[in-house]
This record gives sequence, C-alpha cells and structure tokens, in this order.
Amino acid sequence: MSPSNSRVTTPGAPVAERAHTEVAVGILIREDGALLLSSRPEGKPYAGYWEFPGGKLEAGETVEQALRRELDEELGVTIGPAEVWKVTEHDYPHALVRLHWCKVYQWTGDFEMREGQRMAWQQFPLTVTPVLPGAFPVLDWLASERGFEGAVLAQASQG
Ligand SMILES: Nc1nc2c([nH]c(=O)n2[C@@H]2O[C@H](COP(=O)(O)OP(=O)(O)OP(=O)(O)O)[C@@H](O)[C@H]2O)c(=O)[nH]1
Repeated sequence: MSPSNSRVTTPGAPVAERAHTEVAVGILIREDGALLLSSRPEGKPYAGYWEFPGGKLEAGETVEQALRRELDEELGVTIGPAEVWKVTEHDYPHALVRLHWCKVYQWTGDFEMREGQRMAWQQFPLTVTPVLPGAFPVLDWLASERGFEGAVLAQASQG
C-alpha cells in the first residue's frame, strides 16, 4: 500500500527540483505494542486526517530536537531517546515533505491534546480514518515487523 508519490530515500541524498520540508515524526509505542496516532487540527492542510505526531524542523534543529519540541507543544509529553529509523518523502500539492521517522518507547507526562486534536492508541489493523497518505509506507513496515499480514487499515477505514 505505497502510493506512487511516496518513496523511500537515503538520508543526505542530493536534493533536486522542489525544496523539501523536513519533518520529524514520532512513532510512540506503548508496552503492549499499541501505536499513538493523532488527528490533524483544524486550520492545517489535511485537517482531521490521522497521523503520527510530529512537525517541521525549525532552523538549526536536529530531528530529535524538533521531535522533542513538537511532542511537548502538541501533546504535553517529554520524550526519551529518539533515533531516526526510516526516512521517506511524500509529494503533496501543498509541499514536498521529507519525513524522518523515529520510534519512541519512553516518555513522561500526561497526554494533553494542546491543539484540539484527538488521539488514539492503535493496533493493526488501524481503525482510525482517514490516515495521511505520507504515513502508508511506515505502516506497512511496522505491520511486517510484527508479522501482521492483512490490510493495515481496517476495511471501513480504507479510502
Ligand atoms: N506529523 C506528521 N506529518 C506528516 C505525516 N505524514 C505526512 O505526510 N506528514 C506531512 O508532514 C508535514 C508536517 O507538517 P505539519 O503541518 O504537521 O507541521 P507543524 O506542526 O510544524 O506545522 P505548522 O508549524 O506549520 O503549524 C505535513 O505536510 C504533513 O502532511 C505523519 O504521519 N505525521
């Protein structure tokens, strides 16, 4: 389930054509393996779509710093160590994004949806809908790591 405008890339690869927007994304994984998804707040492109929490890097930030700041701003939690696991790109009409995906197993604080978004802990198949297309490749990798072979989105959430 990888749409043609999504692709895997190599960190540090040369950039051609449109400039990329660099994005840090956190895959928060609970002890039972559940994954945290949140909905995009009103006023943003793709408002209401479900995504992994994160946001754009600011000037001078590393991916880990940006992720720590975004998760504090959006969810009110302080994350433990976060290392980049995968890098993908997605070409949206509004932006060409490069997504730096980090798995996060430790955090402190109570979840607070500070931007009016919703959150859901999800196992495969995901039941939230719709999901941002830029997240599809990573969902496939996470599912295959777990030996989950069915559709990653439950029937009702496939669009
Ligand atoms: N956080 C997040 N962003 C994703 C995912 N998949 C994906 O394609 N994106 C894209 O990455 C970009 C993230 O930008 P954003 O608008 O959420 O970032 P931000 O919070 O810094 O926004 P702002 O400061 O402009 O308000 C968007 O273009 C979004 O469509 C995902 O799973 N999580």
